[in-house]
Amino acid sequence: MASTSRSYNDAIDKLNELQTPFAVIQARHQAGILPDSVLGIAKMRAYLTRIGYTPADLDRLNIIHVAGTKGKGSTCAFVDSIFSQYQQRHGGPRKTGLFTSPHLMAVRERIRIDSKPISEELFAKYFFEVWDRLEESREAPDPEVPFGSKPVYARYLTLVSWHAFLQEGVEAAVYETGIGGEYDSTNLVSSPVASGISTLGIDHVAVLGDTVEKIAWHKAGIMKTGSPAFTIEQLPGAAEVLVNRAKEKNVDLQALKIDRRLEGVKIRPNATFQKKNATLAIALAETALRKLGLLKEMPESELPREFIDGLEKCVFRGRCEVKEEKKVTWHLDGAHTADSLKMSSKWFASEITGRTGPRVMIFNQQGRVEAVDFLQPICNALKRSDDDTGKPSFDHVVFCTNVTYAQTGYKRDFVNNTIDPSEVDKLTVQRSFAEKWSSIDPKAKVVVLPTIEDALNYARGVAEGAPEGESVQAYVTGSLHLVGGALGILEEADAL
Ligand SMILES: Nc1ncnc2c1ncn2[C@@H]1O[C@H](COP(=O)(O)OP(=O)(O)OP(=O)(O)O)[C@@H](O)[C@H]1O
Ligand SMILES: [Mg+2]
Ligand SMILES: [Mg+2]
Repeated sequence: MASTSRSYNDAIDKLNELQTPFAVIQARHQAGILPDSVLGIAKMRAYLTRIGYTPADLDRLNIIHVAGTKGKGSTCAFVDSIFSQYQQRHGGPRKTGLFTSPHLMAVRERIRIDSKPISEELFAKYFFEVWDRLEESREAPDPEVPFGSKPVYARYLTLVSWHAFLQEGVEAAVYETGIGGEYDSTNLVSSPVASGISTLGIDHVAVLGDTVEKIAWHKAGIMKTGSPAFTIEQLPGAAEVLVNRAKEKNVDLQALKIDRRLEGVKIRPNATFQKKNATLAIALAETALRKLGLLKEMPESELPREFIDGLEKCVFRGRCEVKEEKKVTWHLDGAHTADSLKMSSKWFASEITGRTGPRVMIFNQQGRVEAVDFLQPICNALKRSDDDTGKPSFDHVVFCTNVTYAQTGYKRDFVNNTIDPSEVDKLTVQRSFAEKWSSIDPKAKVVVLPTIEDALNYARGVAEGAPEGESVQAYVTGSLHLVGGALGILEEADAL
């Protein structure tokens, strides 16, 4: 039955119903059932047919496809920003699309047109058009995909993005994979303009495997015969898998060293990992712009002005972001894997060198018990220098949930049915983080609070008590949902 009320909020409510509930995930896990793999791609193809497109239609979008454990979103944002410079100066690409995940404040941030989140109105329109087509279509009969059925959350959004971009006449689109590559919902694209594989590491082990080699196999699945592929320096085991899979597919894979032309280009943060992301983005953007006839010569000695401005002006919210408030300097970074948290905490440590105010960390990582092991490296990165020995790494450490507001709970765009609600209520994971922190940094004041809003208020409270002229150095990390919620509250924004 077609639904009647069709606002943006209605779309988000419907979308949230497409999340796999925690109880189902748990039952599957206990039965040893792995998430959709090959079958998942076949199902996506059926859904694509039912919404009225063939994989060949996707080629009209001139897709740059990016996989990787870390740096996917940043790489995609750089490419998009370079495109935007060409668009402003040369009128092309005519329209650009950017599909990323997860979102910070609003689901619609995942689908950007000309770098801006798609409007609520357009999101709702395309969301429900996809919905109706899936309800009504009798194409692509498949016993695994009953007529009228819908794919899960991230897969559904992929369909909405394709529909939106094709309807809006997007000429160049950048796609970030959700999980993995080979079986990711975005992997229906058969002739990308280029594929890019960013830094590989360990994450999503339940789906992708527990070694970097197994993970590399999945990510390499986005390389396509006939399309060039690029990667950056990787761990040897991962690099080998990429090279072998490229050979199998007869793909020209280039492993890029950090681009020397980046010297003097002010990318943020000025860190090796970000230079790798930028290097990858340069190669991907170059390939696309050449294909579109917008770039003829690419000097070897320096980057074109458009590339430099694109890289320097790129804004990727919630990653290594600093916000000054009267008595609090907020450092927000959505890192949420072991490796990226190491990078992130070093970044925070370097940002606050020489600053004296109280240090406050606000951390969460919902539903991942293994995250307790991420805490020690953060604590190490913030160890005091010799003159300050005896002081804790952080004066205050707050563990909170990802629930946005103290009074009204989750913002609709953050409702998460895939985690155990009772764990959130009981603050189970936060309590175990707190216990761990107290053992590794015994002088820190450790607190557990129920919402993001409470955590921010706590840091502001510490600032109130700080001596004249000192401001709190606050570090918000561990989860992009936490960082997004925090930014939304700090800016009273609805989308970023
Ligand atoms: N190349 C990299 N290597 C290691 N860490 C990185 C790299 N790029 C970014 N990071 C860290 O990871 C965080 C997330 O970056 P980004 O959003 O680009 O990654 P992603 O691959 O899109 O991650 P997600 O799994 O959340 O979609 C950044 O804030 C930064 O701390
Ligand atoms: Mg990820
Ligand atoms: Mg991402």
